Amino acid sequence: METKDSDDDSSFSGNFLDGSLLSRIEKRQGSQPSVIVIGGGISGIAAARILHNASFKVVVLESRDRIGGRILTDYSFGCPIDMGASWLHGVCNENPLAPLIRRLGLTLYRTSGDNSVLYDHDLESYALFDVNGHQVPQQTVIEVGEVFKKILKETDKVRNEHEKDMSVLQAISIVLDRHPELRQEGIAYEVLQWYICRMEAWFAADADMISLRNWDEEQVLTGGHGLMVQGYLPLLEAMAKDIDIRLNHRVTKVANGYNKVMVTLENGGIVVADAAIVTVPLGVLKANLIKFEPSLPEWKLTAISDLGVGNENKIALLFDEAFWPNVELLGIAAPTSYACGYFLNLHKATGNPVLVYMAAGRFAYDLEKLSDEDTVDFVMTQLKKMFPHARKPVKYIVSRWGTDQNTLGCYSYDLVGNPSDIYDKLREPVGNLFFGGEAVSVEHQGSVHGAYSSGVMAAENCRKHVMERLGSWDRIQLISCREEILESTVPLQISRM
Ligand SMILES: Cc1cc2nc3c(=O)[nH]c(=O)nc-3n(C[C@H](O)[C@H](O)[C@H](O)COP(=O)(O)OP(=O)(O)OC[C@H]3O[C@@H](n4cnc5c(N)ncnc54)[C@H](O)[C@@H]3O)c2cc1C
Repeated sequence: METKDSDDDSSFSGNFLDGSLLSRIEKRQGSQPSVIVIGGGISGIAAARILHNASFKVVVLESRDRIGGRILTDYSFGCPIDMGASWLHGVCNENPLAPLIRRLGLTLYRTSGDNSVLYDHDLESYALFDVNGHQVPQQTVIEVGEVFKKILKETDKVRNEHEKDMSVLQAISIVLDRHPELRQEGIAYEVLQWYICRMEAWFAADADMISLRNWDEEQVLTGGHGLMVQGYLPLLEAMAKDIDIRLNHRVTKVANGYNKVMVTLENGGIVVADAAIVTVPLGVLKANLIKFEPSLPEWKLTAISDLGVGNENKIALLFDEAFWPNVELLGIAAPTSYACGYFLNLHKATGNPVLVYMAAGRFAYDLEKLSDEDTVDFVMTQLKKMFPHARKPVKYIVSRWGTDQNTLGCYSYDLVGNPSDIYDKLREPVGNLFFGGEAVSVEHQGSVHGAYSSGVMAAENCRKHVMERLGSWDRIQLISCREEILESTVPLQISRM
């Protein structure tokens, strides 16, 4: 791999293996295959790990001053707070991240044993309030939760009757016309809106944007949903060990030649390698923040433009002590799903007096128009509806995933009318370019483990492609990544079974 970096023109050789083995290999094999990984989120780091362990020269180019991308564990409260991903969806051994989580001894706090995409919290762990601060009887919360399940079941029939896709909201309205007995009134209506708000949070998009055909097609792993008590970052750091990661290296151009890829950086530097793996978020690709030469083929551009990117923001509040009930979610039911809201109570899971307000879809974008102070004022107004004597937060953190130029959205989801092969097209290599990232995951888009698997797959495909071209290197497989970093016999540590 050749580099010409404006602030650092060191070569990559020697970074991936040390000692005599490297020189023996180099003598026998000549130059090593090289790969550039664009993006230092979990997908890029997983890809780099595989290639590093297969003795490739690999460099990760990351635009931010940190690794992790949409994994962002903040320590400014004196305890880990995940402002991006925080749940492991699928607390089971089949989860590809489970072996590493076990080996690192990271603890999970299971918020739900349900495998459905909608119930990452058990119904009985909510405390819901109306906009006037009256607590909704738990029986109503549970009953309306059951009604919502029935409505969604009925939308399945609507889907089977209509060839053309429609939004989940449209289908719900058809179901309610057909089954007036499922309609809710008064506070029960508002609780129903709250369930729709929670569904919107899963997709990070409003119900009128979510595809009826695809919304429940995701293969959810078993074992329910668990919060990473120590945060997600330790996982990333373990994977990133010894990988050559260049922070503050924003890629602006990718030239895909006959047998090389040339990547141009914002700082004027150039990096050349045998192949590249692009793992930047779909939002970044949609906004054309990276120029591809030649242009990506039309089918790829169409897939990039057709897949949806949602938005979700978190506002974390640290208090001097917990003054709220010991439940997992504190919610506000309101006449529209847009006006509903909820707080994740981290005190229950971690013991730290922290509430995290979560906003999704259009509402998340609207919140980003406010200053941090105004956002916190708004969130405190919501909290005071439930607890009029709520204290002032000691510290706060506000995320802005929708306008952050390194992300431009939080994760992908199926828009109405998305063709089913859209993910295959997003994943499909173009010449020496391979594509990873959550949006190209085969079965688990929008998740950390999906992003991880997509990086592994991109790296394996890239490795085969480069080796076919370079020939004899395929005999040198020093370490299998899975054996080295992921295998472990320690059980998962789960609290709240
Ligand atoms: C608020 C929020 C909550 C979430 N909650 C969960 C959850 O609870 N559980 C779960 O499983 N998933 C969750 N997710 C989704 C999960 O975080 C992502 O699916 C996953 O982290 C994506 O990893 P990635 O490597 O594909 O992308 P990223 O982590 O975004 O990595 C891509 C990297 O590319 C970098 N980059 C961008 N542009 C350039 C450029 N021009 N040059 C170089 N580098 C560039 C970025 O800085 C970034 O580091 C959540 C996401 C968000 C935002």
